[in-house]
Amino acid sequence: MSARTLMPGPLVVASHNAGKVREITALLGPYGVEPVSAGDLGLPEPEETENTFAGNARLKALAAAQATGLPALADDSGLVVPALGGAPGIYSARWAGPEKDFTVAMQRVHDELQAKPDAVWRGYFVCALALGWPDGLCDTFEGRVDGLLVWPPRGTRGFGYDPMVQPDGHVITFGEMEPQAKHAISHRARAFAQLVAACLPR
Ligand SMILES: O=P(O)(O)OP(=O)(O)OP(=O)(O)OC[C@H]1O[C@@H](n2cnc3c(O)ncnc32)[C@H](O)[C@@H]1O
Ligand SMILES: [Mg+2]
Repeated sequence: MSARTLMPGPLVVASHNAGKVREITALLGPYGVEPVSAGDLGLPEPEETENTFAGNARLKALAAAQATGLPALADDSGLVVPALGGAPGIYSARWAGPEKDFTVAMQRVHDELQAKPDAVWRGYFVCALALGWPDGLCDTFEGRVDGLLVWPPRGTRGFGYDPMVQPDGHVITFGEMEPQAKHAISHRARAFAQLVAACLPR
C-alpha cells in the first residue's frame, strides 16, 4: 500500500526535543509545509510504551494528530550498541535521566563498554519517522548510520550522543560536524529521504 501524500500546509512536529525539532525543521525547509512544534502547541509528552523505534514514533505521531486535527510527524530514535546487547536503544533518552543529561548517558555507555574487555566500540543511530493523521492512518520510515564510539566525547554541536559517535568514513564526530554535514548522512536524513519519496508530491 502506498503512503498518503502530505500537501503544503501546517504540520505538527511531534517532539519535545529541541535538537530534533531543529533538524526536522531544517529537513522540511524545501517542501512548503509549515512546521509547528508539539512544545509550541503545549501538547503533552506521551509515555513511550512500545518496544520498537517505529512503534514509539507511531504512538507519538498519532497522539499529536488526534489532539490537533492536523497531520503530525514524530521521530523516535536512539543509539544502538551491539556490544551492549543493543542498549541503550529505545531507552536512549531514559539513560539521560530526568535531568536529560547526556554527559551521564554517554558516561554510562563508556563504563559499560569499558567493563567488557573484548567489546567492539561501535554503534549505530536509528531514526524512525512516523507521519500520522487524525483519522488514525500512519506511515513509518527508518534510517540508520553506523560509526565508531569514541572517548572522550568531542564537539559541542548536535545533541544527545553526537559527541561520542564518529560516523564511518569521517574523522570527526557528529558533535564536531556542521549541521549540513550531519544532514547529508544522518539516520534522520535517511529516514526523511524515504518519507519525501513516499509522501511528498513531486
Ligand atoms: O520523544 P521526543 O519528544 O521526540 O524526544 P526524546 O528526546 O525523548 O526522543 P526519543 O524518545 O526518540 O529518544 C531518543 C534519544 O536518542 C538520542 N538521539 C536521537 N537522535 C540523535 C542524534 O541525531 N544525535 C544524537 N543523539 C540522538 C537523543 O539523545 C534522544 O533523546
Ligand atoms: Mg521521547
